[in-house]
Amino acid sequence: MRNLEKYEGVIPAFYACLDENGNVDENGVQALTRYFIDKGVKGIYVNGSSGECIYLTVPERKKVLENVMKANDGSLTVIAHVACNSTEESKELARHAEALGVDAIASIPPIYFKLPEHAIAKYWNDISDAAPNTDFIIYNIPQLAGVALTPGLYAEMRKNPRVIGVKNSSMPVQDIQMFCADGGEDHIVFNGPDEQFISGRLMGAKAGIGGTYGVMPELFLKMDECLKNKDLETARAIQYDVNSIIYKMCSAHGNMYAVIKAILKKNEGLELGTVKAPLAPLCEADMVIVDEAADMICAAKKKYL
Ligand SMILES: CC(=O)N[C@H](C=O)[C@@H](O)[C@H](O)[C@H](O)CO
Ligand SMILES: CC(=O)C(=O)O
Repeated sequence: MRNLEKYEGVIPAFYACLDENGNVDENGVQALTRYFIDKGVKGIYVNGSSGECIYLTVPERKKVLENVMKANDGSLTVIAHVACNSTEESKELARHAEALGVDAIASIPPIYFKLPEHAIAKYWNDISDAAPNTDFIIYNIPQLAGVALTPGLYAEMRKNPRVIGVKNSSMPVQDIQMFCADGGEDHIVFNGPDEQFISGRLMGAKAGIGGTYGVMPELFLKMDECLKNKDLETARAIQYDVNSIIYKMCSAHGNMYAVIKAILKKNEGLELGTVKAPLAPLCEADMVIVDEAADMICAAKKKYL
């Protein structure tokens, strides 16, 4: 039986840290890594959706991971998302991630063409073969990727002993039950949608990986603690407040990650720049939303911590 304890708990998605010219900023990456160490989260998920992976070049993604690994003192479990649409580039990132000593790599399916399952399995296994000593996590996000992980494809993938589980970002929490049942004790399921963190956990996800954890890690850690103590009422109250914060952050003209980075600057003094084109940066009017969301986060922390 595998020991998957290092993956259990709260795993924020890491953000693309940029300088004023929109290039990956080594200092920003290292500062954000130290911030997560200080907050006491279990690990980080680097270069995923929230890391704007789809809009970063291969060298930029390498630079992010290299600086994460430089700043990590070993206390954070590191999962590197390595998928690009091309198998070759994904393999290059997988090799690079293994050489840097990450705990696991993860991958979405190939996007745009709706490929048959045998082609998706081949893509994932080719990537995994490029990091033969590293755990592999399947990233299921059908609403964005255009294809869903089916029980049949998951069964096929579990023939690869490096596959340790699924990061499930589909909206039905029921899917989490299905992947937990299919994978059994030797595999792990990560909750994807932050808006249903507690529901996913109750359905069997032993961990969560999320795009909004980073702007309010304390609130997710507190929900995690409430779940452990079976204090479901408080867990639900926090979840409701967290969801109001997420809706607020999604209401700007600019992209949610631009809002998040502006909040991290205001609340935590982190300089992470804006977002990569074609994601929209903030406009002047968005600053009201940034201020409101930042205040909501402070208020919720005061209420529950
Ligand atoms: C679709 C998407 O990006 N999902 C992320 C990962 O599962 C979530 O963490 C969201 O960022 C979060 O739930 C906010 O909507
Ligand atoms: C969890 C998430 O949002 C990501 O893939 O970065």
